[in-house]
Amino acid sequence: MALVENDPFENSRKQVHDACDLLDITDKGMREYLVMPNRVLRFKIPVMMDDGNLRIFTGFRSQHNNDKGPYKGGIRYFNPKGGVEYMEREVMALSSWMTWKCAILDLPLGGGKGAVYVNPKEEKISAGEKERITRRFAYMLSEVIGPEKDIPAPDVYTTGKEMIQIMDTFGKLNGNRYTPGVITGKPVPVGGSLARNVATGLGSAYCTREAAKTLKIPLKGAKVVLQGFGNASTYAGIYLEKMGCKVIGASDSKGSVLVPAGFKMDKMMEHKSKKGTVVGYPGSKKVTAAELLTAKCDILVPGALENQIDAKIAAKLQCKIITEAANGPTFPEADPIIFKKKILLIPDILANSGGVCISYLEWVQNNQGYYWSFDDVAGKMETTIVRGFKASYEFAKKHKVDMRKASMAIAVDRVVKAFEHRGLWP
Ligand SMILES: NC(=O)c1ccc[n+]([C@@H]2O[C@H](COP(=O)([O-])OP(=O)(O)OC[C@H]3O[C@@H](n4cnc5c(N)ncnc54)[C@H](O)[C@@H]3O)[C@@H](O)[C@H]2O)c1
Repeated sequence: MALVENDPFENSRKQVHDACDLLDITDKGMREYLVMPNRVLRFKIPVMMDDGNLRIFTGFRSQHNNDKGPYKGGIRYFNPKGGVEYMEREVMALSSWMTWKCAILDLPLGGGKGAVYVNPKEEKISAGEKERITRRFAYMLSEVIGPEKDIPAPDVYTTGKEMIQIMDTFGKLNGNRYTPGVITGKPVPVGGSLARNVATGLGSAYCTREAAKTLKIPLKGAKVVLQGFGNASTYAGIYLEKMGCKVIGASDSKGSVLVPAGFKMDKMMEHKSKKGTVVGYPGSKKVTAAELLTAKCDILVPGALENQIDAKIAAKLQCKIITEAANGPTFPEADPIIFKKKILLIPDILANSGGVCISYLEWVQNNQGYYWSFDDVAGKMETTIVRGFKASYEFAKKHKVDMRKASMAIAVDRVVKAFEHRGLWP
């Protein structure tokens, strides 16, 4: 019986087993080794609130695997519907996905994820309270994180501000040292990397370009539909537009629109910043989320939320490429339908890996104390992500599987090889 309803960790377990099936890994112990996190920390975070009352928050850090290098993964402040127990399983699953995301790019990093069970937006947590939560969280983690151990990053409702507070707390607890390599996603003036803000969307655009090349779809005039209009989806749209594509659809939490003649990204961004939504854009037609996803286009970029493309929607899809800029936008039951329709789906662990790739490059710059230009960083990310795409595409062709299974299999294989080289000790 699952420990929580819709247990996300069970999904990650299944994906690892599917990859092991493809790789002929039959050893039960090895499978369990790959599934389970190395350790999951759950701890209390006592915080003095502004009203003078002491409040106890719950914090987590799951360190999934470090065979290829230090754990890497974000910290979110959130309150998933399933409660604290669900959050523990979610953090475990997310840490596992980070292991595979780093491995498909062959980064010298493993997977981790952290969280505090709190919704700072809904609960109107003040800036001072948020800082006290963050610094206490960093204190609780101070012995298990570090530039060579575990390198956190921002995630839902955490920003560069919290990253600096964690860096500062960690440094002061460790002999008052400047330790920018303990965390990524920092603001540029304090050790952050150029191109980090555009990284995820830019990486999605590079993957899409490679997919179009293999399918011989010219990017000039190729029609793009974006689900979402936030960081990942907007930059995917901006860079695809630069590559010659025409964006014809977008959405946000207030609704979805199609503009058959296409629109310029800067004009839509201007509209959204004035009106607070993409809805109402001149010449656009308001449609449902399902209509947006199933609109006739060449490239669909689900870049907002998880669990968007179910079997019903998959059956009606009219695109040629799906670039999963969001994490987990496709239900498992939709995958075989999409594969059968010969739509090339670039899975999330590859399509949105630009973010972790530039986080890796930020850490490299911090460790060497020398900083690269925007073009240097973007160029290194392009090389890395294109190599990941090609490896995954070739594996998929050779084994006649979809790219999700292919990417997972390559990633799992790389971690197994690292484990075998290092051996088991003690
Ligand atoms: N930003 C990154 O570096 C990064 C990296 C890897 C993965 N991702 C993934 O990309 C996805 C989006 O993240 P982001 O950073 O762009 O977030 P964001 O908050 O910047 O944007 C999210 C967008 O989704 C829209 N949205 C919310 N509810 C919606 C709904 N019901 N229908 C349509 N749109 C809706 C919001 O209006 C917003 O435009 C997430 O799955 C995230 O995990 C982001």
